[in-house]
Amino acid sequence: MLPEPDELLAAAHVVRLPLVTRFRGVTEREALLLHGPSGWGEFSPFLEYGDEEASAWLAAAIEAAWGDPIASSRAEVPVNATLPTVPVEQIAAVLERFGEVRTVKVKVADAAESLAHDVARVREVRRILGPAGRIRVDANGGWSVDAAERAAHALAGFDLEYLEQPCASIDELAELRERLHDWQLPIAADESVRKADDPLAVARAGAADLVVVKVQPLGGVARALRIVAEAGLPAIVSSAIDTSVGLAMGARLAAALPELDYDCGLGTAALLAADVTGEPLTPVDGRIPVRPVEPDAALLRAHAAPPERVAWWHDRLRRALGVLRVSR
Ligand SMILES: O=C(O)CCC(=O)c1ccccc1C(=O)O
Ligand SMILES: [Mg+2]
Repeated sequence: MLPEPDELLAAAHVVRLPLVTRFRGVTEREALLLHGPSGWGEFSPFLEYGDEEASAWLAAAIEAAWGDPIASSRAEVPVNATLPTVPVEQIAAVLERFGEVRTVKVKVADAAESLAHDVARVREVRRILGPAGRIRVDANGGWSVDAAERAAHALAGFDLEYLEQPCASIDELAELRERLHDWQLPIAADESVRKADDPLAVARAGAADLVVVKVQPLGGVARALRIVAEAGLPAIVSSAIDTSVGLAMGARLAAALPELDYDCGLGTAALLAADVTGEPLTPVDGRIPVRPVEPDAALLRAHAAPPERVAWWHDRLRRALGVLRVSR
């Protein structure tokens, strides 16, 4: 049962939070937070996403705020630090915000950057983490198969944990996976899961070794759990520069998974210069707790989005709810 639009809008708070560094081309993150009988939920699809895609994110927020509790088998979950495309000299300072972590995800393949810069960033992260640290890179589909193969060679000395979405399409991932077969460099699918019409297609095609799962784009914790079970591959739980409300949704998924062999991309509260709670889910000793997050009224007010942005998010929520109503 979906709540009525007016019930959702009456429970909605739209915030705009500053980021510590530019990420995906933006320096601020907007989110609509919903308060329902089961707690708080976050609806924060990226601004350029259409209503169809945004509707899955809304389903996840409604599940969190109106849905049934989800069985949990962990009190805390291990997280990685996420390194945006910053100059090498800034890496140590950005990573310090995450505290002691054993795993870092390095964003690579930015169209405005060179492979040499990506290699220099990974080298600096390896220097900081030492040999026991784990490093994964995320290309967000930015490489061709040849470029990804070149990058894999250039990064071969850094003992990478996996390549996340090195190429955009499932066919390219499959081709790259074949070329890297003797290398033991696993490929993780992210966009091929969360932006695909069929999130299981990449697993069925044998085009990835791992799946990245995110609660909002996959339409909620329950659906994400089903996708992981059906994919039959180890999963990495991640997020989308969420507020601590959204990160708590991710932690709930991570806590409910039968296996959790990889550190989760849920440490990104460290990239927010402000959050909606005085007790944000910032990593401590490489972990975040699995617990409900209640925004502070004063912080919701202090970071309230401008009125025209509130109106924009309310319209977007109505349209996304309309999509959910016809699809269910
Ligand atoms: O997984 C992480 O470490 C953090 C989340 C992250 O990288 C991300 C954040 C916003 C948008 C896309 C992505 C991504 O994984 O591609
Ligand atoms: Mg990714």
